[in-house]
Amino acid sequence: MFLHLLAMDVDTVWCRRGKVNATLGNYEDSVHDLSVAKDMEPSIGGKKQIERELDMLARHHEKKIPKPASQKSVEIPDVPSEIKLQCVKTPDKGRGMVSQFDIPQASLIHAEEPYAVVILKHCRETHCHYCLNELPADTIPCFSCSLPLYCSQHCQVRAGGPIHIPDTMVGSNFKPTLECIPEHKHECQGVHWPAILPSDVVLAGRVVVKTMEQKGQFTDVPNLSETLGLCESYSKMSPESKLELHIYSIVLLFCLHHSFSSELSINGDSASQIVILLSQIRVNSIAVVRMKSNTNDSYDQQDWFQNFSFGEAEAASSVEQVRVGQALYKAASLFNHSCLPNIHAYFISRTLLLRTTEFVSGGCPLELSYGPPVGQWDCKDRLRFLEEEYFFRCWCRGCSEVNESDLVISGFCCVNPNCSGVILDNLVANCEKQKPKVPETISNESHLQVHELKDIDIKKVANISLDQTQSSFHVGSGYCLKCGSYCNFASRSKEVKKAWTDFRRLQDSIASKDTCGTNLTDALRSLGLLRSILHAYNKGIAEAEDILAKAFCFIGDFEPARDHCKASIEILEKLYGPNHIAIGYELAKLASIQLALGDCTAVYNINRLSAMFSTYYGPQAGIIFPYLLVLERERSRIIQ
Ligand SMILES: C[S@@+](CC[C@H](N)C(=O)[O-])C[C@H]1O[C@@H](n2cnc3c(N)ncnc32)[C@H](O)[C@@H]1O
Repeated sequence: MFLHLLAMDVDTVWCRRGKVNATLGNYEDSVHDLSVAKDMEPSIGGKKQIERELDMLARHHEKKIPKPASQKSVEIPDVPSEIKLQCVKTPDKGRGMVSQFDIPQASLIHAEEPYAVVILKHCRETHCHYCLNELPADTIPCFSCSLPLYCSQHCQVRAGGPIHIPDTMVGSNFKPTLECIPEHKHECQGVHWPAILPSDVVLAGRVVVKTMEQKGQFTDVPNLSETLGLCESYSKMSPESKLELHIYSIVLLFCLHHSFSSELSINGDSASQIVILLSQIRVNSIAVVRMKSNTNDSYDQQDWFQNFSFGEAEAASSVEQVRVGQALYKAASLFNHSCLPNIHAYFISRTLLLRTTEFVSGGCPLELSYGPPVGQWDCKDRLRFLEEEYFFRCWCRGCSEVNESDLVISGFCCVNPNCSGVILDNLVANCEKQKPKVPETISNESHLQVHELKDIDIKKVANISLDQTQSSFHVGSGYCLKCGSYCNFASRSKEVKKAWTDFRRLQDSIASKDTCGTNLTDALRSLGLLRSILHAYNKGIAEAEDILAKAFCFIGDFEPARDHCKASIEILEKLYGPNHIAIGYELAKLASIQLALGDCTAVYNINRLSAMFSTYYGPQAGIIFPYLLVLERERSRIIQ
């Protein structure tokens, strides 16, 4: 694992043995084997790579990398007392949260424990069913049903309650202090339905039981709308979705009756309370996420941290968020969505934290993103996602005002080589035309003619051309928004599709660790084709550049890897904005490649990404993204 990225042509028997010894922690044997491999390696490039690996091995051995604190041991910070939030009524989004006063960027504005949480199915064997952190080797099962697994007695008791403490522990030093209602206790007497039912139904069961326990009422499901005050979406659901909710509400009622309280009556009132609750969970619950690295199949951050070498430069780029749980946070469910959010949500164990990502003036809405933001997807895809997942038409700024990112993210370039305009497909053009707000500064210029628009920025041109009173423009498939030139959209789309088959092939060969030169040559040729057809800021080009960067990393050719990585970031900065956390992850990758090359400009990029991570994650950045600590340590080494 440690020396995973050595070029294939230096992958001799000695090299392989060196890798195995490095993985096993046999430092001296590993150095010996790699030194022999270096002597036997005929190419200068290959020798240099082995030298780099030897150097890294030496540094790794000399200076054991400090492990980041685990999420469990982190104290949750308090929200500063000067932060005062208010729930207000908004014209188009129902209730929403605002701040009474100005809030600086990177301020913690909210921290909340969940009302109820449930682990997702695919994490049942790998994560603690209470705190959702990764399980250690010695897990503790539920003492009663033995199905859920916990990372500690603390979590076991909090989930199962003192009733589950075995006799052997009575009289020992172990003193559970329960501040909450054990959330798994009601599930473990009989058939283990939580492992079978969908997560949101199990979550609903936990909400119902907690509310009943709090009210001391066990015969009927209480009025949950009054208790929780959540908005619902039942009326907006399709008949099929409604039917599904009705069926699950009855199933859940029977399960609760069977394993929790036989007093609980199975009647229409209780079933309809659960139907409403399930519809509320659809729009108010939040996915609890953890960072995952694709360097290996597990996402144990500490292993990742320990095993990472700069030779594995693509690792940082492969970081993605993985859902581990689903939770309901009562107060946080009052924050509305924006595709251009000004707050960011993250988790320490099961605690939700919200932090501002920009300066927010007093009275301004505080909004987070429920799904892919501007820069990740175009407007039509975002709108469809929010309709399908959350049943609402988004009225955020990103979806109601023209923005440059949405215009170019999937656009084609103009056929006129002197024009920087963009050509949209029909679906995107129609979506953009439906954005109701055209900023005033733009409307004032709507008398301008095509030739006068030549040097005006694309956003302004787009606004004018999307203004339906302007008949001189053809906004639709195949016409340039800037100069009006026509191109055959269908045939160009076909060429793009064909070019992508080369990138898919290259990706497959990286995945199967078998990058042959022909695949790389074909992909490089196709990149040229994509650049001649797609708009310079089309996200497809950024993805293609990223795949090439990965492929070059894989074969140990870091210079072209760095160039392709930079080219990808340049586009992403246009789409997301330069300070978005998505750029931070890309910079982590670029800095890794630069470090592998001994390029000191890595320092500049590490400074930039450190600032971004501390804006988005505050002092917890190193716990959420341990690789940041590795990069910061390397930065100090270079600066010294
Ligand atoms: C989690 S709740 C947020 C609080 C909610 N506004 C309330 O009154 O309780 C999500 C619901 O708020 C509304 N909402 C949130 N963001 C919105 C947006 N950008 N555009 C339109 N409606 C939005 C939708 O009705 C959505 O189903």
